[in-house]
Amino acid sequence: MAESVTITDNRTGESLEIPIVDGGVDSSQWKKLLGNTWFYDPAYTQTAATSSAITEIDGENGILRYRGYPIEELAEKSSYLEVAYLLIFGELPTEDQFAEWVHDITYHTFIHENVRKRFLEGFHHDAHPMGMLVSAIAALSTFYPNAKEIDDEDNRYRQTVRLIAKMPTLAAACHRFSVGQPFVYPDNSLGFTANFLSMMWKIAEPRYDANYALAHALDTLFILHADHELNCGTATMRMIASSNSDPYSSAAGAAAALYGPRHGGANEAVIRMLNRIGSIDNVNSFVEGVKNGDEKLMGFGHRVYKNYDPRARIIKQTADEVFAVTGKNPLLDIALKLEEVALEDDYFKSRKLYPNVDFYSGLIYQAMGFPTEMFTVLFAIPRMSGWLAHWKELMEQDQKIARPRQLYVGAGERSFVELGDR
Ligand SMILES: CC(=O)SCCNC(=O)CCNC(=O)[C@H](O)C(C)(C)COP(=O)(O)OP(=O)(O)OC[C@H]1O[C@@H](n2cnc3c(N)ncnc32)[C@H](O)[C@@H]1OP(=O)(O)O
Ligand SMILES: O=C([O-])CC(=O)C(=O)O
Repeated sequence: MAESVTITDNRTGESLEIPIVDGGVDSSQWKKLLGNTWFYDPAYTQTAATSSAITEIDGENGILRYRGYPIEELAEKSSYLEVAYLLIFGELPTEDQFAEWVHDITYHTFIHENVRKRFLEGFHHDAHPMGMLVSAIAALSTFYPNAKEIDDEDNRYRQTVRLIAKMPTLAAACHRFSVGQPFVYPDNSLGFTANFLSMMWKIAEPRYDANYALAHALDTLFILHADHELNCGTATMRMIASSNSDPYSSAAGAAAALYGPRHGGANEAVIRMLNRIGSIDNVNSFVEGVKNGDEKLMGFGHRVYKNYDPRARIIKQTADEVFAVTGKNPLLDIALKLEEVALEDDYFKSRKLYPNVDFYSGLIYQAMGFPTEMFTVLFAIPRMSGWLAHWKELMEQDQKIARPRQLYVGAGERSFVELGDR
C-alpha cells in the first residue's frame, strides 16, 4: 500500500506529500496546505472524496483490480456472485461461506406481488425499463421499512442480499411488462444468471434452459460491470447514504445517475450511434463530425482511463464467444472500423480517448436478443453489488454527511420590488 499521497491545489499548483495514517490522509497536513480555503472543483476532476479499499484503477496503464485481484483473472475464473461477495466482504469466500451466500441470495429472489401488479404494471405501456427500475428500487424501501435501521449489521446484511437478489427479478419484470408478456416467477433451482435469463425469455413450462455459453458470457459481463470505484453512480450512492438514508433510496439515486448517456446509458447510445452510421463507408465522415464537435463518439473516453479500458478488451473477446452461438452482430464491423479510425487519429490520440466498457457490450446484448432499452438495466443488475460494497464501507467508516460547499456568484443584497412595480 502507498505510504503517502501527493495532493495538488488546483488553484495555486502547490503540491504536498501527505502521509497515510491509519488508511487515510492526515488531515492536519491537508489543512497546512489549504488553510481554511477550499478546492473549487465542480466535476470532482481532482478531488478524492473518500478512501476506499474496494477497487483500484490505474488509469494510465489500463489496470483494474477488485480487492487486489486483476479483473482479467476474475473474469476468467470466478462467477458474478463470488465477485459480489469479494467486493462486499473484502475476501474471496470459502466453500461454506459461498454456499451460505448463494443460499441467502436465492432465498430473496421473489418480489412482493404489489411491486409487480400495482406498481410496475401502473407504468405507461412504453415506459423505459431503466426509468421503471430506478423507481422500483426506490419503492422497495417502503416494503422493507426496517431497512432504515442501518446501525444493525445483521439488518444491513439482510437488505444487501435482498437488493442483489431482486435486481434480476425487477429487471426481467420491467422487460416483460414493456413487451406485454406475463411475468415469470424466479426459478430458484437455477443459478443467478440462468434464472435471470429464464425470467426474461421463458414462454413455456416446465423450465427455460439457457444456452450455457450465453449464460456464462452474461455472467462474465456482470463481473466486469460490478464495481468501478467512485464513478458517478457510486459517488451518488455514497452521497445519499451519508445522510443515513436507507440503502434502497440510496441505490435508486445511484441507478438514476447510471441511467445518463455520459455514464451507463452510453451502452444504449452506442447501438443507436452505430445504427445511424449504418455502414463502414460512413465511418470516416462520422469521425470528422465528432472532431468538429457535432457529437461525441459514444463508448469512447473515460475520466480515469487514459489507456484502453481493460474491461473493453475482455468484452471484445467475450463477443467472439457469443457470436459463435448467435451469429455475428452486423454492427460489429462498424464498431471495429470506428475503433481503428479513432485510434489512428490525432484528435483521439492526443486526448487519450479509447473504447470504454460501454463500446462493445451492447453488441453482445443485442446478439443475445435484449432490446436496446434493456442495456443500462443489464449494467445496473451487477453494479448493485458495487454500490452495496461502498455502502457497507461508508457505514463502517462512520463518515460525516457529505456536503460540498459552493462559491456564491449571484446578486448582492437587494430590496424586494412589488409585482406591479417590476
Ligand atoms: C460506464 C461509464 O460511465 S464509461 C463512460 C461512458 N460514457 C461515454 O461513452 C460517453 C462518451 N464519453 C464522454 O462523454 C466522456 O469521455 C466522459 C463523460 C466519459 C468523460 O468525460 P471527462 O472526463 O469530463 O472528459 P472531457 O470532457 O474533459 O474530455 C477531454 C477532451 O476529450 C473530448 N472527448 C471526451 N470524450 C469524447 C468522446 N467520446 N468523443 C469525442 N470527444 C471526446 C472532450 O470534448 C475534450 O476535448 P477538449 O479538450 O478539446 O475540450
Ligand atoms: O468509472 C467511471 O467513471 C465510469 C465507469 O467506467 C463505470 O462506472 O464503470
